[in-house]
Amino acid sequence: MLETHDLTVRFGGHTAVDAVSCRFHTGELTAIVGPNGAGKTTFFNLVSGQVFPTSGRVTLSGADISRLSPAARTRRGIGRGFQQTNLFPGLTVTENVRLAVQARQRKGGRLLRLAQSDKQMGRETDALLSDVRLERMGRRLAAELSHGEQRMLEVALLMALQPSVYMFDEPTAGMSAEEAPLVLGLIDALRRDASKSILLVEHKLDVIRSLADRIVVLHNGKLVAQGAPDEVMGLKIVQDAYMGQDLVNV
Ligand SMILES: Nc1ncnc2c1ncn2[C@@H]1O[C@H](COP(=O)(O)OP(=O)(O)OP(=O)(O)O)[C@@H](O)[C@H]1O
Repeated sequence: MLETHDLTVRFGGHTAVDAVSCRFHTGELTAIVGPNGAGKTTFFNLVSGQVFPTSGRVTLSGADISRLSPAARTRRGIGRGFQQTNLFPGLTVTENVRLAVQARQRKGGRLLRLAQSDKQMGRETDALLSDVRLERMGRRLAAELSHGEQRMLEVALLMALQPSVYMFDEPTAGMSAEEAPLVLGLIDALRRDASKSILLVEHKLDVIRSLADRIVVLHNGKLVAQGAPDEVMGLKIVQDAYMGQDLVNV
């Protein structure tokens, strides 16, 4: 289980995340919501290691990971999606996925050649490509894919690492109307895996409503509410934050 304990970070005089204590259980998708500037991205950065806390802790299965690098946290099972820097644009789609499969297996060394020689790795790569509907794009360079296809490839790379915690930051941003349901379907499938915990930062209410088992509300860096979607959606602070979106009837 992932937990934060009084997690706090200050930038100069500004407290971006303020004493947030929260548990993220396996088998649950938790949506982190709040108005612009509430601290959602900073909270994600604290969990995945891009930012270190001023005080407080992040623990995974009881172990303090607050001072580990992002790479070390990835090895422990924290998988954060949608950082396009994860892609190798000059390699093919298949090569990208194979490298991720291999990275998990930590064989090291001449990664690509080893990966290509391994039938089992090939099968796993094919399965992942099929999961993200890129099976016909395997020979294309990652750089040649559309924005939405690149994001699907990033999901495949993330899945290849088999994290215990998946973190998605606005996963459908910039996707076409045809592409968005694909990535949401994938997240929904991951959500059904009882051994995984999923954290989702999302502004779109329809996405939150269709995927979230639990909602955590941040406001001015503080955790101001948490609970089941039906309870939390009715709170005034959430109504105010999402003014203009149809909260009552969703
Ligand atoms: N590196 C930084 N240095 C200084 N201030 C920062 C830094 N990172 C974030 N902040 C500030 O912390 C606050 C929280 O920002 P954050 O991006 O986490 O909010 P958010 O909820 O993700 O907002 P949005 O929904 O607009 O993405 C903001 O006031 C922001 O300006």
